[in-house]
Amino acid sequence: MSSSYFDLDDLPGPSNRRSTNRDVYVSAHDSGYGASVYSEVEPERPTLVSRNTMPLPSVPGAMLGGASEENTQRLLQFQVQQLHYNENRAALARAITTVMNMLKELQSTNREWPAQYPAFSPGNGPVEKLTAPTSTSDRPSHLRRVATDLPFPSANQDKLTLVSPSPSSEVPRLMSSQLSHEFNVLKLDLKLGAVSPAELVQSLEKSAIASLLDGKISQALKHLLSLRERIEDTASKVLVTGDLNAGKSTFCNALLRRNILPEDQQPCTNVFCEVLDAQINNGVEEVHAIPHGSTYNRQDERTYDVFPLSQLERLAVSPEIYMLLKVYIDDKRPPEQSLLRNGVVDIALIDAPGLNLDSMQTTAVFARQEEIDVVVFVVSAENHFTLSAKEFIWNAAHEKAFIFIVVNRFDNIRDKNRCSRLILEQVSKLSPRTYDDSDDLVHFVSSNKVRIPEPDDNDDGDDSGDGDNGGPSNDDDVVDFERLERCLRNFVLEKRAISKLAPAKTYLLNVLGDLEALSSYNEELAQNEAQRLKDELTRIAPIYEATLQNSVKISEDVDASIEKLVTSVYEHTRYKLEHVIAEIGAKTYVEYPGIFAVYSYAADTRDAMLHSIQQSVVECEEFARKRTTGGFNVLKNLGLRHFQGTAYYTEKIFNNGLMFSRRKDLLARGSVSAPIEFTDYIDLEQKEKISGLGMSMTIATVAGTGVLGLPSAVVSGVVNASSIIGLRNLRKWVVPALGLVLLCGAVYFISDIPNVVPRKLAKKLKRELESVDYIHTNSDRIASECRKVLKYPSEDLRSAFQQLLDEQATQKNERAKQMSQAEESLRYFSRLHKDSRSNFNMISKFDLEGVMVGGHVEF
Ligand SMILES: Nc1nc2c(ncn2[C@@H]2O[C@H](COP(=O)(O)OP(=O)(O)OP(=O)(O)O)[C@@H](O)[C@H]2O)c(=O)[nH]1
Repeated sequence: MSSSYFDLDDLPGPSNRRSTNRDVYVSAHDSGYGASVYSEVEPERPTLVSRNTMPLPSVPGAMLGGASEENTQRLLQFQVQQLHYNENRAALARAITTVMNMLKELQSTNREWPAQYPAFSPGNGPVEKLTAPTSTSDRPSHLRRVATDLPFPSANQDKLTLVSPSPSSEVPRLMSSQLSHEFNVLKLDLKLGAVSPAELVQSLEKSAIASLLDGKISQALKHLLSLRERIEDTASKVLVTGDLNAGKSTFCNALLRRNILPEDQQPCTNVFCEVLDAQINNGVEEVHAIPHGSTYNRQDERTYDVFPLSQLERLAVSPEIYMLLKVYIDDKRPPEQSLLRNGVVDIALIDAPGLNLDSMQTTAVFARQEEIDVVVFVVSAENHFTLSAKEFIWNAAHEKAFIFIVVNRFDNIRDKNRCSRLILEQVSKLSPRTYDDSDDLVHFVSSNKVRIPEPDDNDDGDDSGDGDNGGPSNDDDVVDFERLERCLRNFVLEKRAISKLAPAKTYLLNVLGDLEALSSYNEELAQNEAQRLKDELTRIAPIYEATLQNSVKISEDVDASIEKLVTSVYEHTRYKLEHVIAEIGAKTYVEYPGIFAVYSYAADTRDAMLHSIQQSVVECEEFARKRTTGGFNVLKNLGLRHFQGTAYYTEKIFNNGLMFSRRKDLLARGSVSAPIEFTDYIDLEQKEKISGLGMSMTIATVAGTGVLGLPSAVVSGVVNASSIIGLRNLRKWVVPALGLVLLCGAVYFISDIPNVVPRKLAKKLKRELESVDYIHTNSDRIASECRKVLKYPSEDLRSAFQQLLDEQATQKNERAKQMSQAEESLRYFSRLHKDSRSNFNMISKFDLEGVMVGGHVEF
């Protein structure tokens, strides 16, 4: 009988498919089990399977038996099943790609907008739907009133202004045990000593949660990738695992009907042994031992060490060197009996180390199950399920949905009914779906009762009779084991849809369920957050506008008020100086000390005049100082009123004594010196007046009235007499008269010095002061000093407003940015929610077992 075995290593593509029985199946399209048609022209494939074809094995001749009607019916049913399988497989592969894309998108979104976990409260389900995001936003800012009721022209008073951002409001992210049931794939496993996951999650930063989620997504992506590879791989991997000494190796040997795997090992088996059909290895029986860190490639002998089968016992207990043993055996039994050489698919039977051997290997078994299609869990009927067994089945059931359970060593149980009832009860809790199908999936057997023929035994395969492995077997033991074999064969080979595709479907549904839960929660969060930020922006925007207007108004008012104050100081100074300078010639400053101290009289008078002007300047400066102090205080109060207690404004102390401390007055600087000159003693204007009236009259008048003290009538009489007495007589009188006149004049000038000097000096000073524009220069100097001094508090105030405005603008912009992020996040999570729900519904409709009705599954 010729049978075609599918060799993955040698024949990777459909074109390399070997086909036997092709004469028989030439009319059938690629059904998967023998419809791999090698005709000259490749027949057109039906749309149903055209999208994704995979190499399919031939139908074994054994399955056909003869050309009877029964066999034809069976063949047809088989082909239909395979068509359906291919369709589901292709749809699942597409679904895996879609879900992977969804996860990748979530991963990148999660890095920008960290997704959040729902907050749960034990016993009540979700209690707090978050209304605010965590770290990206703040509570509504605290508002503070500021008043601007100044003596300055008032700005809008009582405007509201934002003062400072409040600390961010952390939203609880409690994840209780209930939540851990809600999430499957994306569940965050948090264990840290005695701290509960709930406490741990609550204490974690949002970014930490996001990075944990990121790790979970990466794991899920890796898992999906291996799932996709697995469903596209025609071979099936069967992992035989279970507790230490449960009889796994004995069970595998019983299945193989050969004592291949070392039993009853001391120390126990602790290297994975993968048993494969030797046909894959060119029919050679041997062990390929793969060292740690090596990637197995059968074609490349450098990736493994070759040993004869007899070395297996030694190798199986050498975990320090080898991580996996590939055991190729030549099962000569007919395909309908052989599990390895079944003619349908390549099977790898993996004997795993006992679960509770040590934690390292238990972890390795857990990890291995990702790439496994069927998990056969061997449990000792005497010990029932240990804790590690329960944990393993619990986890495996989540993904695989169905676990094939072998309750071994049943021969040692007296009360078999009670034992099976108790074990089934446990199964119902650990894997309800396995329990529902327990007739086919849970078997109570005694593996050591299966007769294993000796190598030279020409037994025809009849297993009945004494078990060579253990004690005497009875019919029941053999019947039970044969039934187990049929069910396992059926599960692995004919129900590949379940054994191979169901894990992918279950995992996809778990991922999509998690995505739906996560996205729906985050959608609501983003919705609330977007709304909250919108409300806050609506509240903040007018406050910012008001602050802006307020600050502009206050700034203008402050400037205007300062200018007003400066102008008033200028005018006051000008008025005072004009007045004092106008008056300087009008009063006596020093007593006239007499003709012999005439110079010092002039100098003292000048100094006194200058002093009086300077005194007036000092008074004006004092006035300006007072006004400036008042203005400073007003500005300071304005600052305190708006910004007391904030970082924007610091109260300053004004030392008004420093104003005008450096004498910048022109007089003080000696710019007006008014040196004493001879002419300061003579009033030339007075002399001109005398010349105008006639010298004689003047002399006479002066002499008579000013010097001699004679009445003017007497002087007139003398003049009249001169005209009567004639010129000759006059000559006799002239010289003495002139002398008298000169004498009188000298006396007059000398006696007028006390009057002339102040007058002349006053005039002179005025002229000098005028030439340097003394009044304006001084008024301007004093006023400018006021402006300069008031500039500091006004700048402080302006700067405080500017800082406030800047901060408000930053807050406003941040909120706007956060809002656009929240809206983007809302759009994303809404889409993710919708997609995960619709994909979930779509995938849950995949009927892996049933026969398709009305078309193909579309994804
Ligand atoms: N009575 C009885 N003994 C069995 C049965 N199956 C296995 N044994 C015995 O149980 C012991 C352990 O069997 P193994 O097959 O080595 O068990 P294992 O689970 O592979 O052990 P490790 O891989 O080392 O954990 C051996 O002495 C077997 O003979 C059974 O069905 N009935």
